[in-house]
Amino acid sequence: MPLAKYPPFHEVNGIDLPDRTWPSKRILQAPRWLSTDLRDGNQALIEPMDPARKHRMFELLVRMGYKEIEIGFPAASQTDFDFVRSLIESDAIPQDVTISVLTQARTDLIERTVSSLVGAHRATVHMYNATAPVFRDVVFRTDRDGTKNIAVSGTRDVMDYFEKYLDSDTIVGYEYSPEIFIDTEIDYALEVCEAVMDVWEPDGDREIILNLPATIERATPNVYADQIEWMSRNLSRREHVVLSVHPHNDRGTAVASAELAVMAGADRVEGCLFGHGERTGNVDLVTLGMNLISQGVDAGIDFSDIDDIRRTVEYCGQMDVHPRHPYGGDLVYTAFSGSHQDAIKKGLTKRDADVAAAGGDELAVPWTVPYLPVDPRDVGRSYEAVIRVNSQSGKGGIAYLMSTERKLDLPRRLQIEFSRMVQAHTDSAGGEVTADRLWDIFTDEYLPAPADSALHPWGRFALRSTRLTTAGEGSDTELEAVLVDGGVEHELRGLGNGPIDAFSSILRQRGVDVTVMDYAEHALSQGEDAKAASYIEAEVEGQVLWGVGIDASITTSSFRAIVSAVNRAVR
Ligand SMILES: CC(=O)SCCNC(=O)CCNC(=O)[C@H](O)C(C)(C)COP(=O)(O)OP(=O)(O)OC[C@H]1O[C@@H](n2cnc3c(N)ncnc32)[C@H](O)[C@@H]1OP(=O)(O)O
Ligand SMILES: CC(C)C(=O)C(=O)O
Repeated sequence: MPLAKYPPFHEVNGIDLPDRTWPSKRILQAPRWLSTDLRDGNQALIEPMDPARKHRMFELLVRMGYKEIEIGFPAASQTDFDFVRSLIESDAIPQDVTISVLTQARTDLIERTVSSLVGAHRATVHMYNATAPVFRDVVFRTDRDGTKNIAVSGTRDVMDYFEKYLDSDTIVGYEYSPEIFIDTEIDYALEVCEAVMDVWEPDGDREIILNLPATIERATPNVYADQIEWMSRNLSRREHVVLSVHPHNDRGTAVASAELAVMAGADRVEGCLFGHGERTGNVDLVTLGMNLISQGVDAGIDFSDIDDIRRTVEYCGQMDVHPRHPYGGDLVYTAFSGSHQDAIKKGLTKRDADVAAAGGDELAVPWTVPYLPVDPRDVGRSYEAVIRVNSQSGKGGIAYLMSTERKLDLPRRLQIEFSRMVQAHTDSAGGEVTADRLWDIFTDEYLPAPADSALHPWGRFALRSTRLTTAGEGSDTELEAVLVDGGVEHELRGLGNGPIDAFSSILRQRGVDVTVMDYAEHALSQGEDAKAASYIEAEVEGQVLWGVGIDASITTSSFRAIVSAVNRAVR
C-alpha cells in the first residue's frame, strides 16, 4: 500500500489539548437532534426521493419525535423548492417542529432559499462554506480573509432576506457551518465563527447554531472530541451558541465521534436514520438514540417500532438496511450459536421469574439477558427471531424454539438426544433449520404415525384406544388397549401396579421389553381442546432412549410416549 501518500492526521491538523476534560464526562441527557435525511441523506442517494417519498420520510421523522428537520436545499432545484413549499402550504409541519434548509453562501442562492420559507412557523437557514486550506486554495481560490468574508457577507444576506421575505409570524433561526471544519486550522475556524456571530449577534433568545462538521472523517474520535472541546471553551457568547456536530462515517467511527463530541461539549447532533448520507454516510441517528436508551437515558425519540422505521427508510431511500445494522438489522437480536442460545434461554427464563417475583413490574428488574444489549420487545421485535438454529446451534436454542413455537418443554436429557438429531440434519443438509423444519424432524423422530398413514408412516406400533378397567394405584390396575402392531390391530389386556406398568405388560405380550426410567409431563394448552405432553425415558431391548406422547388425556399421552420410545428402538 502507498503509505507515504497518507500523512497521519495529527501532522496535518492535530491540536494539543493536554487538559482535556471530555474523557471523564458522561452523557446524562440527549443532545438536540437534527435529522438531515431529507438533505444530506437525500443528496447521496442513487435515486433522490420523489415528492411522495419525501413526504413519507418527513412524516416518519415527525412521528418519531424529531423537532429539527433539514428538509432540503431549495436553491438546488425546482423539485427541492416545491417540496419546501408543499410542506408549508399543506400545513404539514407541526408547530413544535423547526424546518431547516441548506444553502451555499451565495447571494442568489440565499435569496431563493429564504423565499422558499414564506409562511413557515419555525424555520432555520443553514449556510455553509468550506474553510479548510485546500478549499480556500483550490475551490474558492482566495485566502483566509476572503474565505471569512464569504461567511460574513453570506450571513448578512441571510439577515437581509429574512427582512425582505419573512414576517414576524415566522420564528427564524440561523445555522452556520464552516464546512470541512475537521481539516480547518482550529484558530481560523474560531475566527470565522466569531466573525459570523459578530454579524448575527446572538443574544437572549436569539441563539446561533454553529455546526462543526467532520465533513470527511479523518481521525480517531478522540481527535474530533479535542477539537470540539477546544471550540466550546474558546467561543465567545457560548451561552447563546448551540454547538452542533455533523460527523460523517468515512472511518466507520461516526457514532463514537458524535458521542465523544457530546462529552466534549456539543449540544446538538446532525445525522440520518440508519446512517444514510454522503459516501459512507452521516452519523446514524438510530444507533445514537438507542445507545442512549440502552444506558437508561431518554433519547426523546420513539424507536418502539424499529421495523416500521427501517421499512420506511428502505422505501424512501430505495436501499436496504444491512441485516447486522445496530438495533434495526434483521439479525441483530438473533443468536445462531449454541452457547449464546443457551445463555439467552437461561437469561430469559430467569428474567420471567424475577419479573413475576416483582409482581409483574418489568421496570423493577434491570435488563441483564446475556448477548442482548436491549430487550427486543422495546423496539417492537418479538422473541421469536432471537434464536435461530443452524449447524452452530446447541440444545439450548433448539429447546427454546420447541418451547416458544410448540409449547413443548423438553427434559434436559431429551434436549441432548434431540439436538444430536438436528445436528445430524444440519451436517448433511446445511443451512438454517426453521422452526417448522425443526418440528418436522421432531415429529418424524418422536411422533410417528402408524404405517398406514400418509405422514411419517414408519411406526411399528400405534395406539388406537385404551380403557382402564380398574382405576387407582396398586397391583390391581387393569388396562385394555387396542394396539396396532405392523398394521394389524390387537385387543390386549395388561395388569400392573399402575397404568404405565400395565401398558408395559401389554407391550411385553407383543414381544417388547420396556423399563421406564424417567417420566415428565406438562399441560400444553387450556380449555376444551386442552392437551398434555408426556416424556418418557425408557430402556427398550437394551437401548436407553426417549419417547414423546401428546394427547388430550395425560394418561394416554404417557402411553403414547412409551409407544414412541418403543417405535424408535425397534425402528
Ligand atoms: C458537504 C455538503 O454536503 S454541502 C451540500 C452539498 N449539496 C449540494 O451541493 C446539493 C445541491 N447543490 C446544487 O444543486 C448545486 O451545487 C447548486 C444549484 C447549489 C449550485 O450549482 P452551480 O451554480 O452550478 O455551482 P456548483 O455546484 O458547480 O458550485 C461551484 C461554485 O460554487 C462555489 N461554492 C461552492 N460551495 C460554496 C459555498 N458553500 N459558498 C459559496 N460558494 C460556494 C464554488 O466556489 C464554485 O464557484 P466558481 O464557479 O466560481 O468556481
Ligand atoms: C453542509 C455541511 C454541514 C455538511 O453537510 C458537511 O460538512 O458534511
